[in-house]
Amino acid sequence: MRPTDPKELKRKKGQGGRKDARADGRVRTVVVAPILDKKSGKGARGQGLDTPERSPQARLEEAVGLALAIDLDVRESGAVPIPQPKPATLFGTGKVEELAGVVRMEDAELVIVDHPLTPVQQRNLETAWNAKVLDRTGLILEIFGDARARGKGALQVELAHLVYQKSRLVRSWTHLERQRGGFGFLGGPGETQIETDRRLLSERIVNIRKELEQVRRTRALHRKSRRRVPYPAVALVGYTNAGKSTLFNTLTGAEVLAQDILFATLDPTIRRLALPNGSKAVVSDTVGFISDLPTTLIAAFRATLEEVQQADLILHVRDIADPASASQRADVNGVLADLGIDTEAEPDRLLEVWNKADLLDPVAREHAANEAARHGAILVSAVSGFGLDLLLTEIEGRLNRRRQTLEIAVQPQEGALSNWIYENCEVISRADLGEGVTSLRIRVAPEKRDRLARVAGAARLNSAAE
Ligand SMILES: Nc1nc2c(ncn2[C@@H]2O[C@H](COP(=O)(O)OP(=O)(O)OP(=O)(O)O)[C@@H](O)[C@H]2O)c(=O)[nH]1
Repeated sequence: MRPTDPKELKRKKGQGGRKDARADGRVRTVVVAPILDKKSGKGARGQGLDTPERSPQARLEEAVGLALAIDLDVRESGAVPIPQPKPATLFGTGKVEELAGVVRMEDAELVIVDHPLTPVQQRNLETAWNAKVLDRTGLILEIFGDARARGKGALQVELAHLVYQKSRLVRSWTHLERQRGGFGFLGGPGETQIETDRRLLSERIVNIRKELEQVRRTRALHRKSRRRVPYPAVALVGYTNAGKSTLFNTLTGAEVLAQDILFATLDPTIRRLALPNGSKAVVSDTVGFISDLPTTLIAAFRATLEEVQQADLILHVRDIADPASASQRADVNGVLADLGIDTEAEPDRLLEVWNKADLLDPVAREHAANEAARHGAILVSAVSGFGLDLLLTEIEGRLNRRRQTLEIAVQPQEGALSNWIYENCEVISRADLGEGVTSLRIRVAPEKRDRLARVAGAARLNSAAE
């Protein structure tokens, strides 16, 4: 799906249609990746992430890939060097005019500038190009908006979107708003509406913040109760478009946490996962990561990402068929580091899942399988099902590696002990030994084992085979 060569892409997109034809209803778009001269002191890097430098070409490809991911019709794309950023328009006057020509020629409705723009710059460029302009943050919000429609972090996305929109309500709206409705960049108020809209936005922002606080509290409560039902937690993370949701759905089927209706409704991205040898886990899907994720957006997604911080096992889903897979990996690890998760220090807690194996040719797939084995990763295809058995076995193995299987005989008068065990350990099986005595085979985490030894007496705990 992602282009490897924007020129190639441009050719493909350009084929077979007149410029003014918009039969498929997709938005004609030009993508510009400004390359700032680092000596100017304002590099093109975003805030918040310590990621390795990408080449201008790679940056452009990524921006085009993101535009395609939200189904824009990318007509033209290019990297544009900027020796000296201009406060009013970012680009110099000559460049602004040159790009206006490109926009006109392609009859583009939207220009994506893969760089942060001030509201003033955005407005001036919109006037100069007579097209809608979306900057890096705006583009990321559209991607998240897309994820939002699929139930990921809905409130957080809306909040981030509104805050961004509010800061940009000064612009002169082009004819496009009047033609199209909707939540995204092509939806918005008319000029006379600005004051009303600003007030409505502020109200909605306040309300969402309240709702989010409530969701957060509920999540925290549910995490607590989930910990009492002692299923280990698995979190899926990965670059946007890596295939997290597809894998999530394939792995879990439609198995929603039924006994947890409220939570399941509030957050459809947490489900139960049945593992091959009978153990169970809960698995959560998260919003995709993107390079140069502005720190404000990271903050907006904290509630979702808390699931990741609490997880016993983090599955890092990678699109192994994407040429940018390695730099995406570095970006994701950067976000994990921002969340305080040290991937080097806790190798057991992180498992890389190399997805989209079906897109590789047989030779590349064999090579990837060898590399995966060498790096302790699992090669899969969420679509074809390739490698999923192995993945589930590995998940179970990793989760159980830390946990010990024990047997304990519980006397009839030990109701409190029995309750504690059911609340804190996974009971694999039970056998009636007669006279009210029950033998429990349990799986217990190291931190719970010490407590159990104290409560029950260490001598009564017998190690058991899996
Ligand atoms: N060929 C192939 N396509 C896949 C595979 N897994 C996912 N996809 C496709 O990749 C695209 C992105 O998949 P998603 O599951 O939405 O990706 P995601 O990581 O959840 O994306 P975000 O929500 O943006 O973070 C979809 O078009 C999927 O159909 C796979 O194993 N093989």
